[in-house]
Amino acid sequence: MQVRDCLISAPGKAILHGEHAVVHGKVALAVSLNLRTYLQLKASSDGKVSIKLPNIDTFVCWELSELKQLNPCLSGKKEEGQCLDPELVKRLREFLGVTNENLDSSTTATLAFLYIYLSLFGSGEMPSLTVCVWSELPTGAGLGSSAAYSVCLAAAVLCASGAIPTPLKEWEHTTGWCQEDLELINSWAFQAEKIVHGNPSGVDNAVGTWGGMLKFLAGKIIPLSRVPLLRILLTNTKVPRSTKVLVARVKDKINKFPSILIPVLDSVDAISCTCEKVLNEMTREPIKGEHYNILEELIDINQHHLNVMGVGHPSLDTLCQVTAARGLHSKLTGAGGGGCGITLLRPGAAQ
Ligand SMILES: Nc1ncnc2c1ncn2[C@@H]1O[C@H](COP(=O)(O)OP(=O)(O)OP(=O)(O)O)[C@@H](O)[C@H]1O
Ligand SMILES: C[C@@](O)(CCO)CC(=O)[O-]
Ligand SMILES: [Mg+2]
Repeated sequence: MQVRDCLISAPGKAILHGEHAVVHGKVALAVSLNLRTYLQLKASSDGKVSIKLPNIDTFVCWELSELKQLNPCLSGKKEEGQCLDPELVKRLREFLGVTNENLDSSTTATLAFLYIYLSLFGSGEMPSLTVCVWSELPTGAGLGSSAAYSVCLAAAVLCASGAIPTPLKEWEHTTGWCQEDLELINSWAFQAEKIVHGNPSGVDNAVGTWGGMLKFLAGKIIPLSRVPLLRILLTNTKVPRSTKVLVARVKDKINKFPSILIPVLDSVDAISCTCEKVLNEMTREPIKGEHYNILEELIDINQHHLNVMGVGHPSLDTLCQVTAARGLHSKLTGAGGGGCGITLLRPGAAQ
């Protein structure tokens, strides 16, 4: 079987407010970044499936005959992509020789690829192909690298299998998949995110699929088209962390102290809603210092809440202190525990 070649890209994201709380059904506000992940899929005729992931030093190649033995025997599943198939995950973990829960970057990315490849091709003829993924995003730093990877994988494999059309014809300058195709991409990207994160909310893959700024609430994606221009400084602490581990840590804390942590999540929800209201006002009336005062206070309160949830880090405390000494306000973005922080810059802030 010969598949169609394609080149796909998806953006990373920054979360303004609502990380972690969003996993527990609260509101999050997130925006796409002009840092992207790229995937090139090429048909091959060597009877092999290869993945090249240079950002994480992963280069793997399998014989099609090996992969055929893992065939999930699914039929017509391309429309779904909502729940992980536990049997397939189990078979893949055995195939890759995985014994523990917290996998390294390379095994995680490989497992996500094989899951999508086998789910979408496993019921029919399996094609020989090479997939190469590279990114402008730092891996595992809170900017949605796993979601951008997942969106690229889902879009490329759906496209190669013919489930959605090729995104760009040579004579077209701009393109767009229809809403139905984007929803299909998003649902399969969500599956791949489940392999990486364990229990993702879906906000990161939604931003990776649709781009722009959005409000996310219990799986509902609400695009925010009227938002003011905000300048945000991104700082990478370069402290490595895993979203899966941090999400599990917050869940344990909620289970241990529900009456203490649930009000914190409710407060984060109120922060996201207040922030959205202020951003909306900023598009309808002249922007005032008071708008920025509120946005800054919301950032400070949320950063304290994230520390209470146990996802802070001394490097992030340093970021907050260093920027506070210059009158600026910062919080972590994404899963925390290191990774990146955001700092709000007022218009005219000195270079
Ligand atoms: N360019 C890439 N190539 C291959 N795998 C990648 C790439 N980027 C991310 N990944 C996979 O995603 C994992 C990192 O995901 P993780 O969710 O922990 O961090 P993140 O998505 O960058 O941060 P956050 O979820 O807080 O936004 C890596 O360990 C790897 O398995
Ligand atoms: C920590 C988290 O809320 C955001 C990670 O970018 C996890 C998720 O929403 O899936
Ligand atoms: Mg992630």
